[in-house]
Amino acid sequence: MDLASQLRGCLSLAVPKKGRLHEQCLSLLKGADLVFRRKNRLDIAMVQKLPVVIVFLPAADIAKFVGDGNVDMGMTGEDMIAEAGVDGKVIRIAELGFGKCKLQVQVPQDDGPKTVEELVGGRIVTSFKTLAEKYFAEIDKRVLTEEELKEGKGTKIQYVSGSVEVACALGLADGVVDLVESGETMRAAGLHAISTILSTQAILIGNKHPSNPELVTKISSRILGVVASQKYVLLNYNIERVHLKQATLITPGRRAPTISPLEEGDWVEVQAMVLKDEVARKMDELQTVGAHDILVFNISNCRV
Ligand SMILES: Nc1ncnc2c1ncn2[C@@H]1O[C@H](COP(=O)(O)OP(=O)(O)OP(=O)(O)O)[C@@H](O)[C@H]1O
Ligand SMILES: O=P(O)(O)OC[C@H]1O[C@H](OP(=O)(O)OP(=O)(O)O)[C@H](O)[C@@H]1O
Ligand SMILES: [Mg+2]
Repeated sequence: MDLASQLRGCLSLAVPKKGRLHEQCLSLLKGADLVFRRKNRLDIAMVQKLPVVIVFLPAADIAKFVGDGNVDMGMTGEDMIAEAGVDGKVIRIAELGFGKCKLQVQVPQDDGPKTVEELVGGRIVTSFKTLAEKYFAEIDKRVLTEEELKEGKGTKIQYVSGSVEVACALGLADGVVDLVESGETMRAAGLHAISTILSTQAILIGNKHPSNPELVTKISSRILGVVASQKYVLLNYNIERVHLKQATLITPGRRAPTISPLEEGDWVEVQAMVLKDEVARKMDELQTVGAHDILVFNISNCRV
């Protein structure tokens, strides 16, 4: 059977073919048991046991493809959705908890402008042309007269596809608009941020009119389960019943904690899901209210 016939009737799910989100998206697919074999050089792979096809695309194209209905579902950055202008055309199914960074206006650290208003009329280089144009259009409107705007004295935005941060050093720009996570790239180029346009993370999106809505629900809940299992741990502890009320205020669980009586005296065992980020603090608090034998378990998968 040729590739086109194989794909007919399949639900399509796009993931970034390279870059910062690639590995973590693949690990989500693995956790959701969406197993596939990708042939060398082919950007399409059939999932085993389900009528689903994985499509490998540049992160920047995924938002547009899902918005236009060429692909049913996709994983990409929220920044890409905003840049593609498809917010209203896609369903935001779930935040994925990785790919967290900010889109910021950056200028030379030593002699650069101190505010974005000082950049008005200057040259900006970016890979986010639409967002940068929208952002500076508003500032231009505030700072310049209508006459000046008509004379073309507004801020000029130039597109480059990567290595944005070198533009100032090369004398091509007075400032850049680029993503910042640790700030290492920005500092290495002698830049610092003077404003944040948006905060972003990876997100699972869907088209509003998918080819197979039941399958979208199934795939979404599998992926949501993996995301939740990465976000939470299971906390287990023993406590005397007299202290139970205080303890369950600390660990209320997602719905409610599971409480089982112990053979010994008036003790109970409590089990509750806790956010990974909060587990150390919760353990400290539990100890102070009299909990013992506090154990933490990783969750390998779940449905919430
Ligand atoms: N430093 C970072 N930290 C966290 N997330 C990031 C970072 N850089 C980019 N991202 C996220 O990943 C998405 C894709 O960016 P990425 O740079 O991986 O793509 P690319 O530029 O197409 O790939 P490459 O940089 O390999 O050419 C961005 O839209 C953003 O959501
Ligand atoms: O704040 P940091 O942790 O340094 O991360 C920010 C950098 O990460 C991305 O670049 P990427 O590695 O994708 O390279 P690119 O600029 O060539 O796309 C982004 O464009 C920044 O340059
Ligand atoms: Mg990049």
